[in-house]
Amino acid sequence: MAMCSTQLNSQFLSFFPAKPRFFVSIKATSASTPKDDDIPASIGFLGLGIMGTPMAQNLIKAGRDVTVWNRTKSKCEPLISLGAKYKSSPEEVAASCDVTFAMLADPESALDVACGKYGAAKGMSPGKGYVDVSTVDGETSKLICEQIRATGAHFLEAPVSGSKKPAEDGQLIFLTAGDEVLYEKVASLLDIMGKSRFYLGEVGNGAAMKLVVNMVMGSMMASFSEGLVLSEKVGLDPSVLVEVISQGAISAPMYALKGPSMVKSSYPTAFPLKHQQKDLRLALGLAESVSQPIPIAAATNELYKVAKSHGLSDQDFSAVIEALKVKLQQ
Ligand SMILES: NC(=O)C1=CN([C@@H]2O[C@H](COP(=O)(O)OP(=O)(O)OC[C@H]3O[C@@H](n4cnc5c(N)ncnc54)[C@H](OP(=O)(O)O)[C@@H]3O)[C@@H](O)[C@H]2O)C=CC1
Ligand SMILES: O=CC(=O)O
Repeated sequence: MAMCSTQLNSQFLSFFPAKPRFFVSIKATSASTPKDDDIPASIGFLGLGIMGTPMAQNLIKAGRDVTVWNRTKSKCEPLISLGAKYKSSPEEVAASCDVTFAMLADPESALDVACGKYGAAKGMSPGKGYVDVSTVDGETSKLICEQIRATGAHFLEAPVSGSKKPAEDGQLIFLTAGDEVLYEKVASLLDIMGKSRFYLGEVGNGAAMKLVVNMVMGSMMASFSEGLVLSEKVGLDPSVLVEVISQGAISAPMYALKGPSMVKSSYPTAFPLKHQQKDLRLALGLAESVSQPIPIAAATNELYKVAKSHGLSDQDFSAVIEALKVKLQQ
């Protein structure tokens, strides 16, 4: 039903009209877009890596008042050139902004930037909001939420589906959960950075949705990689396999996008392999928490670990194919 409604391109979809538990909004909604007065005037952005940089850039280009911080300060320079302000700690950013976004590498860095010594929580107070768009596990998200809410501020987890190019194009998919009042308040900002946003209820649900999606993505990429190396080993042209797959029922934008460069053993980084392995590891933890077997994801995780051990952590996650080539040579 949800998909049908989305395909009908409703402006605002509520699956449980009487008592909404989760809903999806497509860009440029009217029903959930706050009045101008409610839109945060000043926005903080912590974490300017592959994703954070274009996301913050889009906010600046849309005319928003943005203050940035990044552990490696040099990555702030291009944004400062575009008009961003700079503060020297997450605490100072949070103290000077109405709403602060964070796009960090993993649970450890997300926790440290939010709750560490000069962390964002120290700068939070009633009326402010913290939106964590990093991919972390639900437990980490709940810990951050507790610390933020303890200051009287609101918290929203909002991991994103979509990679470097969707981030540049403002086409991300936000998987949000937490304080609905904050979700409403930042809706227009999410719409600058993304093409759709899901509100999924309690903190942990956004993280869980993101981990499930990336578990599927990691396995799809591993399976595709096996297909490419096997086709070549039996004398087929892997480029033709990419074309055959693109025309059939298992076609996927990801295969069409990554396939041609994988055939050339080229892996320009959009989604670092180390982050895909982190997401598989976290998905395994999620499955463990409810005693759900996910054997394909478990095997896939091992393959990404092999790829990491071969120095491919910072390559694109499609470089996982190299782990299969290494095995074949042994
Ligand atoms: N790339 C992608 O396609 C997508 C990524 N994601 C998720 O988004 C998040 C960010 O990804 P991405 O931008 O690609 O990652 P990057 O590795 O490019 O950037 C990571 C960011 O985290 C910061 N960071 C890392 N460790 C610490 C620390 N200990 N303390 C403070 N800051 C730290 C880095 O700072 P510094 O510059 O100093 O290293 C950098 O700003 C990850 O959770 C990832 O899984 C989600 C969707 C797509
Ligand atoms: O997390 C990665 C993505 O492409 O989404």
